[in-house]
Formats: sequence, structure tokens, C-alpha cells
Amino acid sequence: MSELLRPDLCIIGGGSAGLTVAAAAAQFGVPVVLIERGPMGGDCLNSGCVPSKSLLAAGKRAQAMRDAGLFGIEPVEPKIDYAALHDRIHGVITAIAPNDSVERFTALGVRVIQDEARFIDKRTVQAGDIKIKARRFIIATGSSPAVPDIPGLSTTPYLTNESIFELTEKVSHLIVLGAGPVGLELAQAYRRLGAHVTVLDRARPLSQMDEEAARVVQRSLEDERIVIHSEASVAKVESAGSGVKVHFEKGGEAMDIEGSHLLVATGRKPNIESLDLKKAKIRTTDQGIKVNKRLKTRNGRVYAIGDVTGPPQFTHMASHHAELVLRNAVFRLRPSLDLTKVPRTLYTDPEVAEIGLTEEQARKHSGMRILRWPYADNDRAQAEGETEGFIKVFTDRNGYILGCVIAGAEAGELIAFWALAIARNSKVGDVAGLIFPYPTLSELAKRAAITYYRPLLRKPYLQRIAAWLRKLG
Ligand SMILES: Cc1cc2nc3c(=O)[nH]c(=O)nc-3n(C[C@H](O)[C@H](O)[C@H](O)COP(=O)(O)OP(=O)(O)OC[C@H]3O[C@@H](n4cnc5c(N)ncnc54)[C@H](O)[C@@H]3O)c2cc1C
Ligand SMILES: NC(=O)c1ccc[n+]([C@@H]2O[C@H](COP(=O)([O-])OP(=O)(O)OC[C@H]3O[C@@H](n4cnc5c(N)ncnc54)[C@H](O)[C@@H]3O)[C@@H](O)[C@H]2O)c1
Repeated sequence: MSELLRPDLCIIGGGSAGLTVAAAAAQFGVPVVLIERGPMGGDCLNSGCVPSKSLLAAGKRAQAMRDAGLFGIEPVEPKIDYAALHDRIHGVITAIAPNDSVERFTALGVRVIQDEARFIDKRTVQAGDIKIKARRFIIATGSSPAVPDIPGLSTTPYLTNESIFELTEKVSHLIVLGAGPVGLELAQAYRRLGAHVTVLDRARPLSQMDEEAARVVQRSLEDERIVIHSEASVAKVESAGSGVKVHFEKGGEAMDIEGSHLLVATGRKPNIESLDLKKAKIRTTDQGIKVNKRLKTRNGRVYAIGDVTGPPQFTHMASHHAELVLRNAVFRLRPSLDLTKVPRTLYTDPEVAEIGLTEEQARKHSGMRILRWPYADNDRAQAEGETEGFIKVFTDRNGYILGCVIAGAEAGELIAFWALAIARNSKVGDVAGLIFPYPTLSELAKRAAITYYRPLLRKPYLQRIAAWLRKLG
């Protein structure tokens, strides 16, 4: 017999976006139904951030053994136990999973339905035998790997982020299609864990990120002997023995490469096929569900949040969407999305983190300045042997901070400071006046900020004041 539920909020998708709204709304006493068709936690926990960062952590340890010579310690080539590596990755997922579990959400008062949801009309969703007529719906169904239409690909075995973390064997030569964050993080992790790695991209690596920062990463990856073919057009893919062969064209020249495994990391597509969105009169684009600044779809009762709305696609973006929608849908406040406050990150070594305006956007402000400091001029970076990279900060003519790009060790951690500075509409003088602990990478912020005042050093009137004060004794 079919059941009819009438909650205040019905959330479709139990990933980062959906779970954040569900937990908060339930704690405010709002009746919530959450529908999830797969494992709770979505991409981030099961096939995204958590396993990829666990793999990168393993790669970092392996690389430290090879690089030990720098510190006067005899370097060694690490022996990798691939089954143990697999278990460690899944152990990390298991350690975090209780936070996202059906049990936790049920205990919070959320009715969790483990089934696939679809709209049957503008006000009703069906999941299995259950119909839900909610006051508000939130679609948080995420994204999946977008697999390009390359001849031969559909008949050739390939990996995506949904399958690569299941491997228990050695990868001898990984060919990666796509030099975005997914492709490059996994490329570096596998390289450090003993694989040969070749990356192919039809454009430049990290085309969504600052070009100068992307070059720092590319140089480091190439130093680790990852082969990167930019501006390469893949013509065909085929099985070759127990592996795979990729035919591509670069600079007018036809080339091919053979590897043991192929990873497709060429972007994302929104999970919308199963939702029957037409029945709910919800509009979509190629990138995802169309929403306004308040994350509302064309159907006034329905919001969409997280990856399903298209780029930028980050877990912290999904959580931010969740907070906005909670304020909109539950408290009837009207905050809207501000992309300048969302950090953009990459966790290769060196890392990249950006916030605020890009350099290109910042250049449109007249009197814009770029303040820089290299990692090589930071004492802690020298001590740690992490001298690759830079910080650059964009300011307007009055010293207001417009954006920041950090390429180097711990960039993802360091950007949080700039997130606060931008959120508080700070001036660079606020940063220059702070006292940072020595010796830390966080001093990069102060050193870059102080360069704002360099032109003052050449002002004759200031030199005259200093000379006059000297005379006073
Ligand atoms: C390899 C990789 C590494 C990443 N690393 C990072 C990182 O380090 N930092 C970062 O910020 N971001 C990272 N991301 C991006 C991050 O994973 C996503 O932005 C985030 O998971 C999006 O959350 P979401 O809730 O929108 O979607 P998802 O996590 O995809 O959750 C959507 C959920 O909806 C469910 N669903 C779909 N359709 C239906 C339906 N019809 N009915 C019921 N349920 C449905 C799905 O099963 C899924 O569980 C990474 C992504 C990948 C692929
Ligand atoms: N560190 C992080 O926070 C992190 C890590 C991983 C992923 N993510 C997020 O996940 C999302 C997806 O990342 P992604 O790397 O899959 O996608 P992406 O769109 O960022 O990069 C895909 C790359 O594939 C290339 N490409 C597309 N089609 C191709 C083809 N046919 N042949 C060769 N190259 C092709 C593109 O030029 C692009 O460089 C991003 O929005 C990213 O922000 C974030």
C-alpha cells in the first residue's frame, strides 16, 4: 500500500548538500524527509574528496621517502602494498561514514527513504511506494563523471572516480583523460605510488584556475616525471593486450600511447535524468538545474543546491548552498549567493587555492595592484624544503582586497585567512598590521601585504620627514 507523507521539507539526495540542509533543518525542529538512492554521503565521502585525499596522503608519504636525501636522510624507493592502500582509503571512509549515516539522521528526526526519487507533478515526489507532498523540495542530486563521446571508449575498459578507489592491484601505467582537479590529483597520487602516468587534455591543464598557479603545478608534476600532453585531441581509444591504447593528435602530429589503465576525468554532468523534472516544470541547462541567486528553480516550491546546479563544484560550495537555502526556505530570509566568497582549491603538491576575483576580473578595476611574495622568501618554507610557489593578492586603488591566489604548500589551509579578509571587506593595511607567528607559512600573507607600501618608500616627503625626525635625536 502506498504511503503519503506531508513534511515541511523534502530533500532529494544525501550528499554534502542534502545532508547539510537535513541536519540543520531537523535540529530546528522542521519535519524533514530525505531521499537517497545510493550510499549516504554521496560523492564526497564515497568517491570524491575523502578517498582522493586519502590516496594523496599515501602518495605524500611515499614521496617523502624518495625526497629524504634533501634532509641528509638516505632516500629509499618505497614498497607499496596496494591491498593495504585500498583498505586504508576505505578505512578513512568508514571512520567518517557515521556522520552521514541513516542511523544518525533518523536519530535527528529525519525520515530517510532509501530509494530513487522522481517528480510526478509540480508538488509531489515519488520514491518507491511512498509519495511526498512537501511545503518545499530541495534537489541535491549531485553530479557524475561526464564521459566524452570518443570512438572506441564505450567498448574499452576505463576507470572513473566511481571505480578507481576500488583497485587493489598495482597500476603500472595510468593514462588520464582530463587535466582538471580530478585528473591531476589522481595523476600525482598514482605517480607517487609507483605508476607511470600520462595525462592528456584538449586544453591547458587546470584551465579553470589561475594560469600562473597552474604552471607551478604543471612544473612540479613534470618534475615527478608525469607526462602531460596539453592541447591534445583524442581520436580513438582501444584495448591493447591487458591494457589500453589511446590515439591522439597534438600540434598536427598523430601520436599514440599505451597504458595499463585509463582514467576518464573530463568533467561532470548533473544527475537529473531520473528526476522527471518536466513534470515539476523545472528548467535545466547543459550544466545543471537552472536556479536564481536564491537557488530557487522555476517552480517556486523547489530549490536546487550543490553539484546539480553546475560549477563551481566543491563540497564547501554544496554546504554554502545548503546554508543559503535553509535561510531562504525555512526562515524566509533572502540572502543570495556570492561566488566571490567561495574558495577554489586543488590538493596536488604544491596545492593551489584561490578566492575572490580572478586576476582577469581584478584587472578591470582601475588602479588594481598585484602584491606578491614567493615561497622561496619564507623562512619556514626554506626549512621544510617547500620553496616552490607564490602568493599574489589583488587590491583595488584604495587597498581593498579583491582576490588572492596561493600556489604552494598548505595553500588550502592558508586561503581561509583571505576568505575572512574578503568576507569582512578588509583593506590590505589590516593584514600588514597583524602579527603572525614566526616561522610560519602564514607570514606569506603579511609579506605580500607589506609590499603595498613599497611605492611609499620612494616618496621624497616621507624621506624628508624621516630625516627631520632623525635630527630630533
Ligand atoms: C575525485 C573527486 C575529488 C573531489 N575532491 C574535492 C575536494 O577535495 N574538495 C571539494 O570541496 N570538493 C571535491 N570534489 C567535489 C565534491 O565531491 C562535490 O562538489 C560534492 O560531493 C557535491 O555534493 P552534492 O551533495 O551536491 O552531490 P553528491 O555528493 O553527488 O550527492 C548527491 C546524492 O544524490 C543522490 N541521488 C542522485 N539522484 C537521486 C535520485 N533521483 N533520488 C535519490 N537520490 C539521488 C546520489 O546517490 C548522491 O548520493 C571532488 C569530486 C571528485 C569527483
Ligand atoms: N580539490 C578540489 O577541491 C577538487 C578536486 C577534484 C574535483 N573537484 C571539483 O570537481 C569538479 C570536476 O573536476 P574535473 O577535473 O572532473 O572536471 P574539470 O571540468 O575541472 O576538468 C576536466 C578537464 O578535462 C578536459 N577535457 C574535457 N573533455 C576532454 C576530452 N574529450 N579529451 C581531453 N580532455 C578533455 C577539460 O579541458 C578539462 O581540463 C570541478 O568542478 C572541481 O572543482 C574539486
